[in-house]
Amino acid sequence: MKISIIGGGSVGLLFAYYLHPFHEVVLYTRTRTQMENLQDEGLTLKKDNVSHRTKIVCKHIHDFRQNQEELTIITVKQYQLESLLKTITLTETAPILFLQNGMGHLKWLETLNANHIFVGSVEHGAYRENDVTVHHTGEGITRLANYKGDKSKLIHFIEPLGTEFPFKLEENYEEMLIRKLVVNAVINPLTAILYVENGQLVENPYFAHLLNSLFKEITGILELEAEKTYENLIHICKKTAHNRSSMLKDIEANRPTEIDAILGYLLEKAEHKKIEAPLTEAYYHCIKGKELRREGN
Ligand SMILES: NC(=O)C1=CN([C@@H]2O[C@H](COP(=O)(O)OP(=O)(O)OC[C@H]3O[C@@H](n4cnc5c(N)ncnc54)[C@H](OP(=O)(O)O)[C@@H]3O)[C@@H](O)[C@H]2O)C=CC1
Ligand SMILES: CC(C)(CO)C(=O)C(=O)O
Repeated sequence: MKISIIGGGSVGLLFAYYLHPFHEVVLYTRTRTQMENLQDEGLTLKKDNVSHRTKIVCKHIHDFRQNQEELTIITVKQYQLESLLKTITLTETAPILFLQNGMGHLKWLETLNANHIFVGSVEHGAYRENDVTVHHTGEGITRLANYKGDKSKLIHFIEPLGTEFPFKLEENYEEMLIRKLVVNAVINPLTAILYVENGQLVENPYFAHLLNSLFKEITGILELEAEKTYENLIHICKKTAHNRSSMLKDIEANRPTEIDAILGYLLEKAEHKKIEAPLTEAYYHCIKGKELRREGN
């Protein structure tokens, strides 16, 4: 299949590396410098202290045309979607897959003039060292689900892939995104405020107390069955024990975070349902305050 990947960040580079042996992949970058560096030096993936280098096809985002693409994968951050969607022209019939964390992007999907829209939940850990190097820090799975349109396009995408970089089709996109939302809503803000790795949220009894109380409030807002959701949260904390969450990394690197798509989304839900959410509100403001400090205010 002809696949476009938009965004040469951690997830974009990771997906370009693993998909290009099986599909005709073109990676679209925001800057011409990154495009030229990738064209000159190739793409390096680092995993378990071993480096693997490969050649990939790379273009600048201004040259993006969706006419012939059989799948366009969007890997920009949630808060970068609005400006991206204003600058590119989408073709009504061309399928498009969104891989953002949180659920804030769903409001953009509703406005798109596209017949086939898919969403994904990435359970890998990845971080970009520089323009041409990505670290695969946590092996996981990518779950995909149909938001609207013809699901067979997703099946054709997955079919030729090997087992090294697994995908799973899920029936219900909302359930899939909510499961990941709960994980990100608890782990990301707490680790970013406390400056700890994910595992500390279960290993340190005081931090575990914060995890439990925030989890309880969030499952109340989302009206979820707590037991299974809790098991999944604890499992991910333990499995990614030595990860620094993406929100912690964003705060450390003075970048904006995806707090609006995560706790911001939950606050809107709580307000709509007239549910009190004091912890969600407090942690939301802690992160917004840290973001403001980044801007030098
Ligand atoms: N990293 C991870 O381990 C995981 C990430 N995710 C989710 O995946 C999404 C992407 O995350 P991640 O890859 O880490 O983020 P990054 O910030 O590393 O990557 C985003 C990329 O999008 C590029 N970009 C932004 N705007 C445009 C544009 N208009 N045109 C082309 N490219 C553009 C950025 O370019 P530039 O660098 O030039 O600014 C950057 O390379 C997020 O929603 C995140 O929550 C989910 C699970 C795990
Ligand atoms: C699963 C988790 C919490 C791993 O760190 C993640 O998705 C993130 O950091 O955004």
